[in-house]
Amino acid sequence: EWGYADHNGPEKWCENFPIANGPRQSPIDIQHSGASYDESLKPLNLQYDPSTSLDILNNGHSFQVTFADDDDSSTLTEGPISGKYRLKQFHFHWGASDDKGSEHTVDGKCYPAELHLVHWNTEYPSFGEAASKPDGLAVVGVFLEIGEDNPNLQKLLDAMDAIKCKGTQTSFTNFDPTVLLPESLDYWTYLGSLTTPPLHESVTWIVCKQSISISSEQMTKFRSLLFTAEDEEACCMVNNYRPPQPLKDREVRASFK
Ligand SMILES: Nc1nnc(SCC(=O)Nc2ccc(S(N)(=O)=O)cc2)s1
Ligand SMILES: [Zn+2]
Repeated sequence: EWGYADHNGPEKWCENFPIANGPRQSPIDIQHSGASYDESLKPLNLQYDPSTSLDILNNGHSFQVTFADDDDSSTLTEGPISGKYRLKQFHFHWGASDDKGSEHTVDGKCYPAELHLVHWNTEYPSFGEAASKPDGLAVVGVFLEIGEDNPNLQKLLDAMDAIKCKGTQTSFTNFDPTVLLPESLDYWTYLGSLTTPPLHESVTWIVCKQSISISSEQMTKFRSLLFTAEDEEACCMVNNYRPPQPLKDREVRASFK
């Protein structure tokens, strides 16, 4: 089973998922100078209904909060996309220390963590159907930077004791992911992929320029989660990030000057 260790990590994924070396893989290094301002890009329109949050789960790769997606209660519209995309889940990637952990980098700079809000195109009947289509998914990425304690993360942190091991989950209701967004929704956008297997090239990436804060103590709580199940030798859930992939024949557009 794929993971982030030497024997099953990002350098090995191409053995079972040859698309790993495809033309539109993610993440990438976003170079300020390489991005072109596109005045036709609209502001992001994120409308989330907290009553759609269902539970929080340790899936052995990250922890994720899953949302009810059987109606248009929590959606992403506008921005670089056409049509309407429904929020399915959000999750994070982070490092073993504060000097790494994000998947996207900006002019080579790594952040200690990165939030991904995963949405699927309602043109398709389900997430599973959309996940393999070139315009099937839209993921909003938000960088986390070490700073003040972020009170908006506290509900997530308090739930972590209940999802320490792979395969554990607990109810997580009435959570509004809007509180995790930065004040400015300026963004970069490019066509890419899932950053974990199956690495489908189905993602319109929308990466926010502005980060949100997390304290070192709060980061330590993320690092207390385990990749492993209760009956396995404990392995801390850290460094669950894929490094930047070749840009190849792609452009990165900026919604801001
Ligand atoms: N038919 C299918 N159902 N589910 C899948 S893959 C499940 C899934 O949500 N994968 C996923 C992997 C990576 C990302 S990420 N890190 O946001 O690019 C988001 C989502 S394919
Ligand atoms: Zn992710």
